[in-house]
Amino acid sequence: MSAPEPIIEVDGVTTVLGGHVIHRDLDLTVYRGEVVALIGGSGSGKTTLLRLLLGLEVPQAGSVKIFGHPLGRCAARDLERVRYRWGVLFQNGALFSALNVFDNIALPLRELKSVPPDLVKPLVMLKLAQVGLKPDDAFKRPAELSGGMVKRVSLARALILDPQLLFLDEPTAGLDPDSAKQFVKLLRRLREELELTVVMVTHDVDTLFAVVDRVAVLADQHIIACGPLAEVARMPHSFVRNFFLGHLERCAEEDVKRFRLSLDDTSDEGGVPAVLRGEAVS
Ligand SMILES: Nc1ncnc2c1ncn2[C@@H]1O[C@H](COP(=O)(O)OP(=O)(O)OP(=O)(O)O)[C@@H](O)[C@H]1O
Repeated sequence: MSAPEPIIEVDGVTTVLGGHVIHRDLDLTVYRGEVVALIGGSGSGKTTLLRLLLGLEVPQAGSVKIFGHPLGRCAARDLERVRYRWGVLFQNGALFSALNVFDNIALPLRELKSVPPDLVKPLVMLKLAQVGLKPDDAFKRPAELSGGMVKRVSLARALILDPQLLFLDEPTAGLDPDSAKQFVKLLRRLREELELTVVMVTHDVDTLFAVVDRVAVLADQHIIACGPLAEVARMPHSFVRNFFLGHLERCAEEDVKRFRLSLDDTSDEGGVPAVLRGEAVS
């Protein structure tokens, strides 16, 4: 078997914001095809780490490489090219309220001018179906959408350029439990179909159980552990103990597998229309 390919390599990073050290000597590697969750207490520096991975912050020391390109040290054109290989789902969706769903999803395509104008419509409608929305939803404004629909539209926009890497900031925050469950099931399916590598910040234990391969714990200014749920959940660190309080029995590998199977057994994501399968994508 060939060695796993690193997609994200964070090496010895120190980040200082407003005179405060947020990260010190932080390392993290994410391999192709993995779903890695970043957990940590409030103010531990998760969002800042996400911003480093997106090239929106520059570390004071250390390096961040995505797809082998060192952010901050590659030419602007190279950085642009790397950026189009990832998609981002922001916590609040970050949809433009003046644009309808169609135009929100089409925005990256139109900005990049990477496809002929007559292909924009079929591609947008394909992504809309992929995230379980109906064709009619394309003409709604963000204000007319439920929280779950906003997440789906934002996900469609994040996927419109067919990225290999997806960043999710609190993907289920603000959703009711049922919508959160349906959204996580959608992520599970898309991750398989599109062979995505995913990094997500989450506080939601059920999301970890449903979809995550490894959990990275950010505490004391660095990643104190990154491993399978069953392993990380048993760490003696106070943040980890509190995070998994009441959930520890569910963390055994067999129980996680059973939980995932039970999700697969239930109907598709909230009765949404059948979606186009992987072979129609790309
Ligand atoms: N631009 C900035 N200037 C100064 N300090 C900042 C800046 N951005 C964030 N911080 C500080 O950095 C620390 C980490 O913030 P960050 O938002 O990354 O934490 P977080 O783990 O995402 O927190 P939460 O879970 O509450 O969203 C906090 O103490 C915050 O106040």
